[in-house]
Amino acid sequence: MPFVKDCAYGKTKVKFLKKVIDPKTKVHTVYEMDVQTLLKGELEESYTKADNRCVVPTDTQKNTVHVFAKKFDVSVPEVFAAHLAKHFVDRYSHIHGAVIDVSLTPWVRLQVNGTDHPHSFIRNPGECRKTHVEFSEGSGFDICSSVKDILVLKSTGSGFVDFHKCEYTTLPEVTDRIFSTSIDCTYTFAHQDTYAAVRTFDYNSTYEIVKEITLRIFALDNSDSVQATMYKMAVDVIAAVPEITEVYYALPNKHYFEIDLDPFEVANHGTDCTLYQPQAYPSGYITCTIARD
Ligand SMILES: O=c1[nH]c(=O)c2[nH]c(=O)[nH]c2[nH]1
Repeated sequence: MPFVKDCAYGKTKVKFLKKVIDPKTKVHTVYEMDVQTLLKGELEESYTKADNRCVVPTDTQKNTVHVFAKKFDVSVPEVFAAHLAKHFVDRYSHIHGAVIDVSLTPWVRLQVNGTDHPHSFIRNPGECRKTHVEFSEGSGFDICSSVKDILVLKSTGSGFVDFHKCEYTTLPEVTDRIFSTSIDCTYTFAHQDTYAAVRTFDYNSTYEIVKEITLRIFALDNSDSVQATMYKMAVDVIAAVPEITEVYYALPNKHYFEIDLDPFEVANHGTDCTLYQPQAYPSGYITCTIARD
């Protein structure tokens, strides 16, 4: 007889924008979020017996996100997600776990005539902050967060030589190449037993630290490969934030190849190369998970 091995259900793409006004300065801050809720627990009979009595409707979950967003602080996505997860487990006796994902839309304060504008913002398309929070009854919180979608390019300081060669190898060795990638970094925090412990941690500073390290190493490293550069990024992140237990990077290698101008007797190879063809596809795709030992 088939059985329900695993199940979870919830609402996806629950969106809101919250405006917060500083009471003294009247300066506005906006938080636009996209939330997904998933509940786990004694839910099998809603699948096997069409018994809906255990089903907290996904519509109720959506309303809960909106009411919590209105009533509580949303400035730290990890804490907001942990609060929601704990609520669902505490409120419904047959719900024993909750998984909350939050994506933050990066609205950056607009500068007008060199000064911060109090209520105008510009969307930074090159950045997405996400968090994934799992809460299990009697166990606690497992949180990982991400810096994603930051597109970067360096026009020197990158090479790729001494790689494995076989009968299918055509790639030339290069000591100077374009290195372009879209940053996808996910960092995992040590397990937290209580919501009180989650609330005390500075997740916003951690996000800035991980982003700064990633971009600094990208710029400064004399890259021998995407693999070697991403390892240096991860090692520095683990050294900088003791609460992080592991770091995952996924970096596409967005290729730019030399354009052959030999037919026109124009030198554009090796050290003469200044004109490159952007490659839409394929990309290399290099990943690693580096853990604290
Ligand atoms: O940094 C790189 N890593 C690779 O694994 C690889 N493979 C490739 O063709 N070019 C590159 N570059």
